[in-house]
Amino acid sequence: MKLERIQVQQFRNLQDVSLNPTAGLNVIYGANGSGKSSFLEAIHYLGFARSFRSAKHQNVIQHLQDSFTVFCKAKDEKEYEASIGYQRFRNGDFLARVNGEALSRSSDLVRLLPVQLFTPSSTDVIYGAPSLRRKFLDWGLFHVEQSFLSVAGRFQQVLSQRNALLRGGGIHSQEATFWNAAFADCGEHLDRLRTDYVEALKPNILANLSYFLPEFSFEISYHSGWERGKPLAEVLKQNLQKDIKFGYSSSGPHKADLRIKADGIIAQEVLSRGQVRMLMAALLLSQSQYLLQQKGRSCIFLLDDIGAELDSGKREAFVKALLDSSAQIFVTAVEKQQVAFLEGYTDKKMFHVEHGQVKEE
Ligand SMILES: Nc1ncnc2c1ncn2[C@@H]1O[C@H](COP(=O)(O)OP(=O)(O)OP(=O)(O)O)[C@@H](O)[C@H]1O
Repeated sequence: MKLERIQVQQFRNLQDVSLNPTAGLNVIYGANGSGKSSFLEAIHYLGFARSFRSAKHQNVIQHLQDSFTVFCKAKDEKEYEASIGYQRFRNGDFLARVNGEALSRSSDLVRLLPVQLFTPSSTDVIYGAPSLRRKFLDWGLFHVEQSFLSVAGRFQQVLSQRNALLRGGGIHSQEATFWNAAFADCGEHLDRLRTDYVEALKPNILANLSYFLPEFSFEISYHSGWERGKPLAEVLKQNLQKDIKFGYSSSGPHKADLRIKADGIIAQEVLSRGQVRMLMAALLLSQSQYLLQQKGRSCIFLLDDIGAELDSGKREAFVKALLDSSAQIFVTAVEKQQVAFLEGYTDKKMFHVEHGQVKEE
């Protein structure tokens, strides 16, 4: 999908902004506090139905207003056109429309626009808890594997039920048999989807890493969240008393992790901060390439503060690789000089942001 028109209203300091981006590279530049990140955040709402900076929707609604609206016209690779509108109200309600038709679930909106985000805090995926790496994988799976949403949703339900029973003072043996079987069934299914996805993604990740960080040799492995090689049903049975004691399910795909080693050592322990950023860039790029290979769909990339911790050679390598993967890019910079490395690109538009107003140059 490529955005051909974007309109943002009453979103942080953006009162009413409209622009027609190019299908390639869009540079949004302006002083601190002018509204650059807010503009990316508005696009992020179309791809995730939430902000990347605030857990509360109310915080992004312009002061004294009751709602914000983000609207776009987008066209996909098969020339399918979509007018997508998203409005969020202070009381928590939302309205999402595609070509005039109301959507009841945010996931229907999210499926339409594969948006990826790269900011200085993207490296949390590497430094942070396994749940962030699972989220990273699940984003890609959601977009390439139709069944993922229902399998993951079912697993989440069964996990909550089983945990509630464990917390409630134990499970009777009949209940345990029932919930262990349900848990093992959808847990193994989710695990298969993730394992296959990582295997399929690996060649892209390793190729991107050998381009971005040729000085290291990387290994990628997916850990299922329970003892390798054992059926999940057996592990659940074996751990039941422990699970009852602690009141939660200690094994399963909710404990899975993606591990990355550089020269045989856990990556975050050996790479510099800039190198970790490039590792993250390689991971995101790989998902973009894989989506294009599998579904013929291109991503929209939001690059907020690309300059942080990356030298110009690395920044250029990343942007070039993204454009090669047919991504539409929105990159922010405080000053034009920060994106001087993009001078040679022809399919490019520059937008200047000042006090919440955006003007094309
Ligand atoms: N709900 C809101 N209503 C109105 N203005 C807001 C709201 N929330 C934040 N702002 C203001 O919006 C402005 C734009 O912030 P934004 O983070 O987009 O700036 P930026 O151009 O990305 O800055 P920087 O270069 O410092 O990262 C800020 O001045 C901020 O105080």
